[in-house]
Amino acid sequence: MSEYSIRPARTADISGIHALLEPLVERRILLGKDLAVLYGAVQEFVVAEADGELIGCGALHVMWEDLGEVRTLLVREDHLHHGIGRALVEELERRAEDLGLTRLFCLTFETVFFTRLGFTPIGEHVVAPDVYSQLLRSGDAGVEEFLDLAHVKPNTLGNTRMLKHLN
Ligand SMILES: CC(=O)SCCNC(=O)CCNC(=O)[C@H](O)C(C)(C)COP(=O)(O)OP(=O)(O)OC[C@H]1O[C@@H](n2cnc3c(N)ncnc32)[C@H](O)[C@@H]1OP(=O)(O)O
Repeated sequence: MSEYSIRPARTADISGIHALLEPLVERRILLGKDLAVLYGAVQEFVVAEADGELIGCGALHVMWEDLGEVRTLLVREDHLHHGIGRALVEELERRAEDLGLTRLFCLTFETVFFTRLGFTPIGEHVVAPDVYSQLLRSGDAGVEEFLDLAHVKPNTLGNTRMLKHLN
């Protein structure tokens, strides 16, 4: 496999991220994101690049003072199982630690992958009731999935809620 690098996303990467995301959205593995939402979240993203092509991406979304979410993580099919997913998550963890976060959430079908990275399955309540009620106002689809609201449950069927405590 050719060398790859992990770097912060730039606006010119967004249409490529959108294209990588599309087949996974169709298979209901990842949540669909409009281009306008992706451009607005560009600073959340890191990308993996090889030979000038995008081969993966992942994002860190801050939810609360101590809590963030790994989201929109994917590696292009022809580059799977070469450690790129791990490298993307490790970079997002570094960002999380720099921001002062101590807990990282994810909602995923890829439980083996996330378990190897130190995430463990969790129950429903990982924030205090007052934080829960304030998060209800976020208007963010991913946060609504985190809160397990009834209207997003069809999107999250079969996914596992996982959490990692950062050092
Ligand atoms: C929070 C979210 O965004 S959830 C959505 C997660 N993304 C998806 O489901 C999209 C589809 N899946 C993917 O794009 C990829 O499978 C990813 C991103 C989950 C993993 O990417 P990869 O680059 O293949 O992972 P990577 O090669 O870094 O694997 C890391 C480790 O997990 C292991 N692993 C990866 N996938 C699997 C698997 N399906 N079964 C068992 N072990 C696995 C690897 O052997 C490796 O172990 P090691 O580091 O101890 O050697």
